[in-house]
Amino acid sequence: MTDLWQDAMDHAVSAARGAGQVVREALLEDRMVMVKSSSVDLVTQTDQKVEQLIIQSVKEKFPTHRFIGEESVAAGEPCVLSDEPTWIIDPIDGTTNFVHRFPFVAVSIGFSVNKQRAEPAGRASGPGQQRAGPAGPGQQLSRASGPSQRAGPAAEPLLAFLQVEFGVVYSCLEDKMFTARRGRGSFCNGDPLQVSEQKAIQQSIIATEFGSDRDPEVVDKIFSSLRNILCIPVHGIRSAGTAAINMCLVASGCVEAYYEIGMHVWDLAAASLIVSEAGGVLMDVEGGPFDLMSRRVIAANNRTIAERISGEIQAYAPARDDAAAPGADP
Ligand SMILES: O=P([O-])([O-])O[C@@H]1[C@@H](O)[C@H](O)[C@@H](O)[C@H](O)[C@@H]1O
Ligand SMILES: [Mg+2]
Ligand SMILES: [Mg+2]
Repeated sequence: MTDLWQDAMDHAVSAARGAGQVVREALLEDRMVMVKSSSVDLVTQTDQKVEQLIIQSVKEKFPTHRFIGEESVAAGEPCVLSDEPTWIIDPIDGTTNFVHRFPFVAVSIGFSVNKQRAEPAGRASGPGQQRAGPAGPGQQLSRASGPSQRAGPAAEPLLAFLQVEFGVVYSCLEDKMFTARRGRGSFCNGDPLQVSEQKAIQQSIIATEFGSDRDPEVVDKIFSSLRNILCIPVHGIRSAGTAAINMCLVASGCVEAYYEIGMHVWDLAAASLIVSEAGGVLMDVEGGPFDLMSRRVIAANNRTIAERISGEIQAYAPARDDAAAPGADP
């Protein structure tokens, strides 16, 4: 079968690498910091420049494709997923880190197409397949098909209808290129990724973020969730300062789960596929199906851990990313 989107994915990898170089160079210079929704929601000229560089390079090669870019949306562009090929871009995930030179910063590029025809993620394409690589014997994976020989006969379905065809997250200061193609596995610098096999949350590390909402009621809920999870007890809590890198840590098996309320589709799109293709699960914070536009996520190594976390979270619902879009999904 013709591989329609490999060209686009190759372009995304090369655009992310180029963007990472711009980010690294910018770290050596003074950074002028501006604010968006609040005094702790930061943006720099580098965020804007990098997003434009990526969008321009894609437009030259794929003139009909659409975009959801963090800084374009901030400037008033719509945030809509449709059947059309759509590039979902976070030019700098971890802008606060970038501003402070805290050394975790990522460029995130997801690519969505055929929204209406998206299959339930987790559907196994054939019986009896086992993934080669770091997964141990009997490790059940969420998707099957493609050269990576994924998933067993009883592959656990993901709690999501993923709409992402490929995802690229470039952790620019670590020089780690995380990639995933739908149905074909996840990789870091070409090596296959596999989520942790840990089943006990008491022996897990959980990643989360504090976001940029400083409403005391929201902060109370964040701390209440954190307290509940810490007191399970878990081995530890971590924050990389970027949603995309937190999720790549789940995909890499370094942390068992990541949860957050308040991030956006551009933080999640690419990394959600990287997690699911590494055998992980995605879930809404209240245990329902993951929704890219809902600004809520649990990304975990397995459903048991995801469900346990969802039971401890004090949930709330920020305005959806597609709330303002005419004809947006309810
Ligand atoms: O603004 P930005 O640096 O691209 O992205 C940020 C994240 O990755 C951060 O981890 C999260 O807590 C924030 O909600 C925000 O979305
Ligand atoms: Mg971001
Ligand atoms: Mg950003």
